[in-house]
Amino acid sequence: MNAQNDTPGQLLEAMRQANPLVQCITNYVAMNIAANVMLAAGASPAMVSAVEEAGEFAGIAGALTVNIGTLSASWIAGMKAAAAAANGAGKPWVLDPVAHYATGFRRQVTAELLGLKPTIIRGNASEIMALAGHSPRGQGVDSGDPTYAAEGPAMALAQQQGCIVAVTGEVDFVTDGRRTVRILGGSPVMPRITALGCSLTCLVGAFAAIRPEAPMEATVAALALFAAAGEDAARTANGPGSFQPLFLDRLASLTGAELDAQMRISTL
Ligand SMILES: Nc1ncnc2c1ncn2[C@@H]1O[C@H](COP(=O)(O)OP(=O)(O)O)[C@@H](O)[C@H]1O
Ligand SMILES: Cc1ncsc1CCOP(=O)(O)O
Ligand SMILES: [Mg+2]
Repeated sequence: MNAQNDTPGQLLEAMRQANPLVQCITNYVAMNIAANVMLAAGASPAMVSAVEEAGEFAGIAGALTVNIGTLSASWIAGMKAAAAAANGAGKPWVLDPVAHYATGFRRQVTAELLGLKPTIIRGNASEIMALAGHSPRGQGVDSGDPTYAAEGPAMALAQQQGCIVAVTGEVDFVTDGRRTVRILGGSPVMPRITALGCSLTCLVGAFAAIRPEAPMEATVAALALFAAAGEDAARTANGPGSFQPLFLDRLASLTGAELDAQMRISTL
């Protein structure tokens, strides 16, 4: 099968079939919801971050995701060991640079992680703009910029890093520096639930694990699944609280055919 020709729905079915093991080094806020998102969608998450085992585990897992949300000194060595081991084993790895522009500590660690050449970077618009050298209007972990403002910076960052860049928000945008895709869907309630972006980063890892040769298509499939499940869950949710279980249920119940029929993706 040619991964470039697979639809997001076909990739969803293939991901569920493979049930890929994904090493998720994510923050304390995200760990529980991210693991539940992964299990609901059909992947197998493992939150393994200690330096004593992170590199070894990256050799076992199909993909690695690294998120700097609740960064402290003890996390950094594990992140670097895992990223280096993933590179050495030819496994894709995804960077989520949460609030990287907020402090000098985060900026420094993010620069070091970028040096380890992530396969995919996924962030909100403010995070991607700041990574590309633009001034963000976000605060802390929350974006204050629209996706369209981050499209040019995302393309420049993808070219500079030689990787896939995904910007999420009201509209999602994915680029390899040359090709670009926009994904519509989701719900305005999604940024009002903590760590959904972090969870999406882990899910990008699940799709990348089954299509390491096609990380752009893998990223689009993960974002399309979130967009469709989020849109559906929001239809009956009464707010952020009731949205969460409905969203997990829809991540689990959406079929590949339903995803392909519902998704709104435009290739520019
Ligand atoms: N206003 C919005 N309308 C629809 N979907 C949204 C909106 N804001 C965020 N999302 C969705 O929420 C998910 C998390 O993205 P985002 O909030 O940008 O990440 P982060 O939590 O890292 O800031 C993505 O699937 C994104 O498409
Ligand atoms: C609230 C918070 N604080 C540190 S990490 C984190 C979670 C951020 O999650 P997301 O980037 O998905 O909004
Ligand atoms: Mg985030």
